[in-house]
Amino acid sequence: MGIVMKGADVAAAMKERLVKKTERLKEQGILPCLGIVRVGARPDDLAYERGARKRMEGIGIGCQVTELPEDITQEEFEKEFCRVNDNPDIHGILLFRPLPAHLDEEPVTEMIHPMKDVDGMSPVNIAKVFTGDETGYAPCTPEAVMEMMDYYKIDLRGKRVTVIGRSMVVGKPLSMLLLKRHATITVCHTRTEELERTCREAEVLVAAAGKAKMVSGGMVGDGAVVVDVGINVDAQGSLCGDVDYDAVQDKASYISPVPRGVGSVTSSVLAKHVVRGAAYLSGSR
Ligand SMILES: Nc1nc(=O)c2c([nH]1)NC[C@@H]1CN(c3ccc(C(=O)N[C@@H](CCC(=O)O)C(=O)O)cc3)C=[N+]21
Repeated sequence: MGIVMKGADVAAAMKERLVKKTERLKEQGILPCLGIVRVGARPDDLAYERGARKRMEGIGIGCQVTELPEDITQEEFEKEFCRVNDNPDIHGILLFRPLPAHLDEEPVTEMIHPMKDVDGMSPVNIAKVFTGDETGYAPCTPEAVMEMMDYYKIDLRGKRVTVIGRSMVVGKPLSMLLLKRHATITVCHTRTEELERTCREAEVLVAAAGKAKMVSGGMVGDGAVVVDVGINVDAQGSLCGDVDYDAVQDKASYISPVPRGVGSVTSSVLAKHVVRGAAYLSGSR
């Protein structure tokens, strides 16, 4: 049976450093603060919000939620967003996505202050991820995968790593972060032929497809490291990943569960970014 990669252990290791940094900022009169902007009340937004609030509180970071009605107009939404963006007491902004279909996120991704863009949605930060410039912010979830790999000392250099999923929130940026570590990346998606074989040949397999339990035992090679980024709700209404955990756990050398895996590290990365934003914006790096 594979070693279980526990999100809580990774988060605990990150917390120590973050608490110290936050204390140092407070001594200088700076209270790091996250601003969450939520339109409507989607269950996965609320799950993340709950986790994020708890994480910030545990570290000593402030958290302000701006809740906007589901049917808000584009104009009102942009106005509210600007208010948060211009608030000097807020050092990082998390806008839950996707937005309701009638809203366009593009204008706000253009106007968000790049140093407040702690989930890496602005073109500036996306470009930095793709060029390997670490002065920006990567989206929190792909960086959480990297934190997980580092904590468990997974060697990526020269390894065959397969990523299932090519989204702008996980698959694509994660591929760039892995490439920076000298992994050999294969990105699979809905049009991929021979998906099963490609996945089975991977030494490290990352599932970010958003399809419940799609990674079967036959898709995992013996001794592979399996990281599950999926957050799905199964027929019984409980949280499940993209990996069929029971079918895969005997083959994997390391495996991350859902819940209590990558998802619980995501909010720690968010906290890390807010602390960095606070230090930068207050000029006390
Ligand atoms: N701009 C943006 N970035 C996101 O990263 C983003 C988003 N929008 N919209 C919503 C989804 C969803 N999401 C979750 C992250 C962590 C947990 C999480 O902490 N899960 C815990 C369980 C939490 C609970 O159920 O209370 C776990 O996996 O153990 C959940 C959901 C990030 N998302």
